[in-house]
Amino acid sequence: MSMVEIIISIIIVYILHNAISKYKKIHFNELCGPTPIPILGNLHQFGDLPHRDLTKMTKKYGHIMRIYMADMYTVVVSDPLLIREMYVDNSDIFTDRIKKPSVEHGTFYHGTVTSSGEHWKNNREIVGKAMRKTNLKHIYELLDKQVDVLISSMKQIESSGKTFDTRYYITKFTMAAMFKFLFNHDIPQDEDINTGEIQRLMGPMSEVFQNAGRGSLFDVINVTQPLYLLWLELFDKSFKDIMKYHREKYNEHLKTFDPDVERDLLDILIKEYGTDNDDTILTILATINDFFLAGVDTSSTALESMILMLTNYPEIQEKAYDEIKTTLNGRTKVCLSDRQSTPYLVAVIKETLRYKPMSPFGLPRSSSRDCMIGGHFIPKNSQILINFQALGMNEEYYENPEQFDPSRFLKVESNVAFLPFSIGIRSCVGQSFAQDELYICISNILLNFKLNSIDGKKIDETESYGLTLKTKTRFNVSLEKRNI
Ligand code: HEM
Repeated sequence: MSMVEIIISIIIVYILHNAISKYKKIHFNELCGPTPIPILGNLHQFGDLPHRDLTKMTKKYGHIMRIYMADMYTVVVSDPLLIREMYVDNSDIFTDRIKKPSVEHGTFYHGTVTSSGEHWKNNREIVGKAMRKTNLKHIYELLDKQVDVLISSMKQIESSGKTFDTRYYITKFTMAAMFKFLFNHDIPQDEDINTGEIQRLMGPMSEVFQNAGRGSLFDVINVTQPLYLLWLELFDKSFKDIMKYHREKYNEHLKTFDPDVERDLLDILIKEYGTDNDDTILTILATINDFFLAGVDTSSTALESMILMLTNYPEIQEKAYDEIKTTLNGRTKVCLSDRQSTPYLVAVIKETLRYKPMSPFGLPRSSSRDCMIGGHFIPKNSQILINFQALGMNEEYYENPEQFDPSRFLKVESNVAFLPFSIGIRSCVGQSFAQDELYICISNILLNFKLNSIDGKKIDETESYGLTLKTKTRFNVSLEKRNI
């Protein structure tokens, strides 16, 4: 046999083996899903907006289905009771993260977001405690200050007759809040986020986000995974730049570290983990990185979507404004304690999170052993994705889900399908930070300005696919000063 024949034979055997692994019946009650092809699995069936394609597929396969992302057996779920059954009732099986090169790369499963097992449990206890400890006063004060900076910039924009570049200023707001929370670092109001301190981190972070959002076929084909990891480790400069940045901050903190004074999350992590070996230092740096990756783009996407929806639905905006104005009764700033008196605004925030989910699939989990969920067999090492789009559009739980209608959240005490922060012991650790951030920011914007589209037309709501779902085109809005 010639070399060429040997190679062709190996390829044929590989393709056949790959096809058999996908077509063979794995269980009597296995999940239904679209027919896969060898190597690609179902990837060829998805267009630019895979979360929407999967939402359409629920009509055929239901709210729990199976797809193959190349070789990765993936369970896509959008039924809240099944999500609860997995993440709450069977949390011992569904708490770990998936293992693949793009997740391993850079931090080697250290920190909060990508870790599993004991490492995660220990880390989550530390960051959970830190969030609770700092939550009450510290977080509120830092958000309050950042809102002042944002509103002051908006006033300057309004009086100069310019329009408000939503993405620029909202990103600056959420980034500055995170810089303060993690590093006790104040970002000056006049800092240009395209050139200053924020850009040093945001530049490489955007690249990491873009690459992760696009995904790579090599990440989900079993035989290419080791090489892909090697490639990422050797050639991905962005992640190295991010970690270098965090390392600088860590070194600066060490010089002035006082265990009795907790200035920020980095201080708390240094105190809890110590500094004795490279592994703990990597855990600290990875945790800081996770908070930037999980806590900035999510909140800024949510705020951008709120500005978008309030501009496109002026009657909803007016109703929310009237409620704030009446509640404040002459005061000139909304505080977190006003939240209970502004149920309509809270409903607007919830409806935006339902109607325009921040992230298509949240953060993937994996199953640590074979199990049955809702009568369906789920094999060990499956990737688990919540399809937030399909969850928010699930007609069993939301009447007329295609309508943007905040009042739906006033009619019922709570809706079991409203899970933007996920559920169970591994749900979003920054949930109350995020809820405070969204409320305090959007309420004060509404109090100060009427938001109008710049040409009188509705702003295009189409999203582009990525780790978060921002609008395809950036948009500016025109600001009309309110009398307060
Ligand atoms: C609108 C804003 C936000 C949304 C919708 C959101 C949503 C989520 C979701 C769905 C998860 C995955 C949970 C799971 O695996 O089931 C998550 C995890 C996480 N979020 Fe958030 N998040 C937001 C803001 C934030 C903020 C502001 C922070 C930090 C202050 C944060 C920090 C984290 C971290 C560290 C994790 C990983 C938790 C773990 O693996 O244990 N998030 N978030």
